[in-house]
Amino acid sequence: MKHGIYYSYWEHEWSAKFGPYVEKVAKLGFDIIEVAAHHINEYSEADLAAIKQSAKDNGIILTAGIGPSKTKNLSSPDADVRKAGKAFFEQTLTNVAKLDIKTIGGALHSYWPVDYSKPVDKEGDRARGVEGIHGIADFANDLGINLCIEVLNRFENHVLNTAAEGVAFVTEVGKPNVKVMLDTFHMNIEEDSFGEAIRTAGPLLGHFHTGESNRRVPGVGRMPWHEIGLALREINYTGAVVMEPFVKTGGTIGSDIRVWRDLTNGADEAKMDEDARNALAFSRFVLGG
Ligand SMILES: O=C(CO)[C@@H](O)[C@H](O)[C@H](O)CO
Ligand SMILES: [Mn+2]
Repeated sequence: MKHGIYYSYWEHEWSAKFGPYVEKVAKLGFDIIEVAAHHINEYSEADLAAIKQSAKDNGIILTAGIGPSKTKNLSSPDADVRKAGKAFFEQTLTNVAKLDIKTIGGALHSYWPVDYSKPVDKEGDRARGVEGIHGIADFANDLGINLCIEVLNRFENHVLNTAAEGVAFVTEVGKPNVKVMLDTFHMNIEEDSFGEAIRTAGPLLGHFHTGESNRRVPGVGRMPWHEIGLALREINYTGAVVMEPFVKTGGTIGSDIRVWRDLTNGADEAKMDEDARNALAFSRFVLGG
């Protein structure tokens, strides 16, 4: 098991440059940095090459996260949007591969966060989502990338809210590089049992996000970490465990994640780093790796 952190912990915008964080997370002792793929198509070849080299020099693996915008939604009822989504993913995956990234996770099958001022067509969106993911899976596979479909809570997405729904979706897609992704923050809202949800995903679990129920770093709240760690060991999970803390107000990240109060307790960057380091030690101990 390898442990990582989403660099957006320190940032306010998904567009924030992630290059400088490679060395920072290495110094904190992480194995992985997760980067936002939303704006990767704006990086130059030279930028990507430099980040790849920096990852190599620092012994860091990169993974990618993405919440596709409404205009790139693979499950849209509008065929032009689905087409734009496919083109966007092909370009994004091509650039992601330049960083040797083997895992991209998020609401790849839909868009995020969902606009609930419009009527919801869960069945239709799900069917188009299966088709959309099926349509980009081989492209990703040729680049050596796994597509990890994130199960989200009801307030952020309607298509997949439970591990069982994630498994049914991924099974229907039926491609070896399309996997289920779970996140303890979302599970805490939707699942009857953390252990059971992880066992339900079993060998299909491709990526795992962690955070407390208020999205603070693992180890400071009331998440049942021992139960989660036992279940991950039971299914012999050897993939990435990426903590995804969101604690700062402001910017697009603050508003997309609905952070309306300072969850850092006024921490400066040094204290934020220390919190991350402590959360990593806690995660290695309780979850393994
Ligand atoms: O859990 C979430 C959102 O609540 C994320 O994984 C998100 O989809 C991604 O971070 C967007 O970049
Ligand atoms: Mn997540």
